[in-house]
Amino acid sequence: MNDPQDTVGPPGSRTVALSARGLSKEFRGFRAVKDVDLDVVEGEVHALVGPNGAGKTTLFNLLTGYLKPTSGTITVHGKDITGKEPEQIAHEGVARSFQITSLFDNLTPREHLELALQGMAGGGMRFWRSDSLLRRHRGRADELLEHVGLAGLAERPAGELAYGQKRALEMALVLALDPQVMLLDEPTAGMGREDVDRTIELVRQVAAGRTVVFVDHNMHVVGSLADHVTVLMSGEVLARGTYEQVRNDERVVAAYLGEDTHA
Ligand SMILES: Nc1ncnc2c1ncn2[C@@H]1O[C@H](COP(=O)(O)OP(=O)(O)OP(=O)(O)O)[C@@H](O)[C@H]1O
Repeated sequence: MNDPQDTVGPPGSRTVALSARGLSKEFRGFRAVKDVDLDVVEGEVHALVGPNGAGKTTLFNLLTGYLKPTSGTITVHGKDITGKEPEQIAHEGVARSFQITSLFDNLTPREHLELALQGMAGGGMRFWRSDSLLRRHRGRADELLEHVGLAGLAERPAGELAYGQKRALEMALVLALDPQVMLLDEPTAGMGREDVDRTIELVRQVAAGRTVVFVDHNMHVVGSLADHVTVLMSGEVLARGTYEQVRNDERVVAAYLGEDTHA
């Protein structure tokens, strides 16, 4: 948990949790991310938005070590993490949501969490299961399931969960890492309105005492959650500010013309 004394600081000051300077990524000569500067303030919810192909996923992968930048630097609480592996970045307190594709259909939500918690406790993820080792984590696993609304489905194979429930399990798996900075990749993608609203509420809850960065195409979600928004276009920062500021920015409106933003 963040100490409010640390996060607030003197009036006017801002503690930056995650920062990028001059960040670029080239794929065989094509610059998907171009000279991006980004400051995510400790304790805030920060949205990365932009039309299809704007570079959001690439930036997300750079920030979490899944891609190495062509140039530029990334810091976490002032510490340079440029070029580090995802596990090392997670060790610095930055973790991203897993994709549904990383869930095991035949394992239950509780087993997923027990394995993740066991991995955190040391020894890494194991491919064999020691029931006694895993049972040590049952209490915390069940708390996390309760937190994301899956308590009643703890023993159901993940393959039988509905889409929104799988996304909730992803969220619980990131929470298991107890990151200071949590990156969520399109947390409401593909959801109906009811699941979207439930997810907004869940992100609000998990954001208490943490810094959250998320990518989402749904402007209702962005407007409901984000303290600050960075708009990307063709790999560059087009605009930044509060949701109200960027949604009224002419360049942003022009960039989104013709896009379905589910507003
Ligand atoms: N591995 C890769 N090799 C070559 N080009 C890539 C690679 N990954 C992404 N790109 C290109 O980089 C650009 C940015 O892609 P990226 O997926 O980061 O955009 P995005 O904003 O996340 O888009 P979307 O909203 O559609 O997910 C696109 O033109 C894409 O085709």
